[in-house]
Amino acid sequence: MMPFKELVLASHNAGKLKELQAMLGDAVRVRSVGEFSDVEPEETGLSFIENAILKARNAARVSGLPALADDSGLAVDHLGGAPGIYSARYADGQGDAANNAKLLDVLKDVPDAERGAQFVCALALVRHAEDPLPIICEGLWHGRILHAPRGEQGFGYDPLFWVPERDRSSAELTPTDKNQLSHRARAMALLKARLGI
Ligand SMILES: O=P(O)(O)OP(=O)(O)OP(=O)(O)OC[C@H]1O[C@@H](n2cnc3c(O)ncnc32)[C@H](O)[C@@H]1O
Ligand SMILES: [Mg+2]
Repeated sequence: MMPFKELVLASHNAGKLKELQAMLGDAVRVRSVGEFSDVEPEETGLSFIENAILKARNAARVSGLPALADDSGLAVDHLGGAPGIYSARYADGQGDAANNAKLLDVLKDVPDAERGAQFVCALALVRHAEDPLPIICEGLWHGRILHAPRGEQGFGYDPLFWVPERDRSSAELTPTDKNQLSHRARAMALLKARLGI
């Protein structure tokens, strides 16, 4: 059974919020941290998990509600796991299009066989801002980086992420399909099982 009726989602990313909301369904009343504060906490952790906890604590503090945060990113094999936790800031904060352009440029001479990558998602749930035992769930999604963007759905690096099990880019998947396959979907399935919802 869900241990609480209301939950704040600790993300300022509209794409993520939409996906998390769809995955949670009506198990719980969901609010967004943007209703309480526009200030985004600095993501100073060295891991997805630390950053997810940091964002969840911040959202719980400003809202007074239990909070769920998602820290995610793209880990490219050829780049030793970069951009990883720095995925959102890869092109120095210039946004998704610049991040994607930089990634394509960095990988321009890298052959298909060496373009393996995974999306990573860490979810952190805190019951209150000082919760000493956050619930952490992780998910990975394996794929390959394309040579040019494909598709209009999703957000972020989706147009560059080839999904072998569907023979399409992540941005060519329907939202329903992405929400069953993705790193976020896998982490959320674990979280739901953990919460018994
Ligand atoms: O921190 P919040 O406020 O949640 O929003 P954010 O966009 O800054 O989120 P992160 O710090 O977790 O950075 C995630 C990065 O990884 C990318 N990313 C994460 N999940 C993705 C997905 O499902 N599809 C495409 N890109 C994704 C996203 O575009 C960002 O560049
Ligand atoms: Mg962020």
